Amino acid sequence: MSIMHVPGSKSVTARALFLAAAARGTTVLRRPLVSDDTEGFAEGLVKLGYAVERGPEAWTIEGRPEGPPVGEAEVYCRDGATTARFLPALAAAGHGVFRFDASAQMRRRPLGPLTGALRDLGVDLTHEGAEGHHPVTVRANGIKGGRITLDAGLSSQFLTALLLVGPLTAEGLEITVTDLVSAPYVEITLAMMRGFGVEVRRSGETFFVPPQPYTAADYTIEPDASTASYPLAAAALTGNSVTIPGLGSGALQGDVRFAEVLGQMGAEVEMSHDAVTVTGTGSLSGVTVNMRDISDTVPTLAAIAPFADGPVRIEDVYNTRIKECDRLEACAENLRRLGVPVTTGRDWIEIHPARPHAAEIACHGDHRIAMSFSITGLRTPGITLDEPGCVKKTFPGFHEALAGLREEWDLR
Ligand SMILES: O=C(O)C1=C[C@@H](OP(=O)(O)O)[C@@H](O)[C@H](O)C1
Ligand SMILES: C=C(OP(=O)(O)O)C(=O)O
Repeated sequence: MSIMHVPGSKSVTARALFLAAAARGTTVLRRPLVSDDTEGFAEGLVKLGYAVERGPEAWTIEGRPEGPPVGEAEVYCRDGATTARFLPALAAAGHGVFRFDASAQMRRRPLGPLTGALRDLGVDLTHEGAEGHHPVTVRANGIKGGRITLDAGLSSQFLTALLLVGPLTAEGLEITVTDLVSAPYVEITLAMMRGFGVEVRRSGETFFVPPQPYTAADYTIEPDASTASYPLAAAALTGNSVTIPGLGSGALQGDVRFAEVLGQMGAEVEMSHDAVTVTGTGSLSGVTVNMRDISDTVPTLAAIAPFADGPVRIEDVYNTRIKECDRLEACAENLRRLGVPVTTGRDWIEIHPARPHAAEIACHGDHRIAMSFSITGLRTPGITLDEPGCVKKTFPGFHEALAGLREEWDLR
């Protein structure tokens, strides 16, 4: 049995950085994720004038409830959607002119529902190029607050950004959501806001966010559940066993439920409050699964699907088409390169049993495509990645960690 310590959660680290910056006092973040996304987030805060110290064990942030300390800044958000969506909301609560830009990949991803909601709240905001996309300039003069309606059907991050900034507004926010994907991420947001001293009231689809200061915290980041999907899938695929300490039924992240999908396919799953173990049983069965709540793990499942004894159908995941790349197309393209029969529709993919052969994987600059198809490589000699370095977005040490498992499990 192997034990794998996976790096900290990207989603929890990003929220913790926002909350720390917005809080009164000094926050200490223990075991933060150190990766391109979270370093980009921290650097964004530094550009906005916050004091962020990144030590080897912990990050320390001086909070400022009035918004960014500087009156002018240019922030480059890299590929990180949490950075690109949460920081403009934080900036809007301050006073000054703040320009945000992002990578070509992130510029393509939508921002419009969030910037539209901020405009509805009176924020002066201009898109430089295409409406509803980066780059964007916020001429901030505080947010009065009020009542808004939000479509979070393309991304829950729009709602998270507004929830996080709500307590910094003069009168609070009342947000009614008309559609919502990735709902467990909103639960992470609400739980973490509570951890920093703010309670959001919810009635059906409406969230009431009080105008109330956040309090600094000493906060330990849990391991990343989406990252954990790779070793868990690897164990299920190769008939081995792996335990992920620090992630179990008590986790904040919904993606921990990916283990249950492996369980439905025939792997043995043991979950305690703070650990999960998956043991492969030598075979995987086909499954039809709705992954709307846990869509970052769609590529992981797609990449092991050919080895199941029946079709694997993944449903209700339109928004995977607007992630780092169009993930349904990228999965389909790469499965076909491996000789696997696959069909896709607007919001689903169906993968048929096959014996994959060697091929080069087109990563499309997407860490999850790179990591997922590396797992396929445990059972398929000769799989290579055209861009192995893109794993740095969330797990810079991925390839070394996988090599460690290969060795422990004696896989060639
Ligand atoms: O809020 C978050 O931290 C995230 C929310 C999800 O995005 P969507 O809500 O856009 O699906 C998820 O895919 C992303 O990796 C992280
Ligand atoms: C979609 C992802 O990232 P983000 O939206 O935070 O850029 C991801 O990590 O799979």
